[in-house]
Amino acid sequence: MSKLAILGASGHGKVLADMAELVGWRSITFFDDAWPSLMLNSHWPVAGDTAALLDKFAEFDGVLVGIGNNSIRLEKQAQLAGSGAQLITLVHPAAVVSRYAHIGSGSVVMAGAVINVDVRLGEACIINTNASVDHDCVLEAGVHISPNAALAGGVRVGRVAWLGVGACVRQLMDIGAGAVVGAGAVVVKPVPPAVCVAGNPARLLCQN
Ligand SMILES: CC(=O)SCCNC(=O)CCNC(=O)[C@H](O)C(C)(C)COP(=O)(O)OP(=O)(O)OC[C@H]1O[C@@H](n2cnc3c(N)ncnc32)[C@H](O)[C@@H]1OP(=O)(O)O
Repeated sequence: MSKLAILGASGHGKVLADMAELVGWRSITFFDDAWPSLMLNSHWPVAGDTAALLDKFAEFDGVLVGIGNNSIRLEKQAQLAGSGAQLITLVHPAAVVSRYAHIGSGSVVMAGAVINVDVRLGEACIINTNASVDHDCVLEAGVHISPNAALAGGVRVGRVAWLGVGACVRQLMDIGAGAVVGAGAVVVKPVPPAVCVAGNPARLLCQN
């Protein structure tokens, strides 16, 4: 593990850079479409935009997309993977991940998160700080589980769905593709695709 490139010089991106150093990556370089106005992300340099990374990914030992927006992250990851970039996964040393869990390429698991036995994470997922994903959950590509959110066993989460900070989900629920579950929501019924729900119990807030 030597040189890592991260696309997306955001707050999320710098959390990934910090984690990457902890697990042994020696050099971190950001790429972001705000370059050249943006030349630095906290402690790490920004060296170019998406086009520059597509040109230079072979100079890196690994590539990760550090963009919080689920659809954009997935789209950028597909573009990089399609060009042959080496997408990695990143797991914080203080996360607990079952040896029987599957973590898709480009997915990241932050400090304090727990991924239990027989969980399947698709590609480009974010399991954020202290989130827990219990046994047999299946998360499709581009899902974000925000800090302190909790999924009970056997929950299925559709592509690019977003669960807000502190949300919790009863066992065996389905969360539809593109759905948003608001901060602190308590999900006790299935959530259809492309809606936003919030509250305890979670109710429809808006249609995306
Ligand atoms: C490391 C990180 O930072 S990871 C990022 C973590 N971030 C999050 O978890 C944020 C999750 N986002 C939310 O919870 C948002 O509030 C959303 C997506 C549910 C709704 O956002 P918006 O569509 O912008 O809604 P908006 O803020 O305009 O609120 C609309 C109404 O819903 C209510 N509402 C908004 N969010 C919630 C919520 N989580 N629970 C209950 N009610 C809510 C508001 O009070 C408001 O009610 P009012 O019309 O009676 O005043």
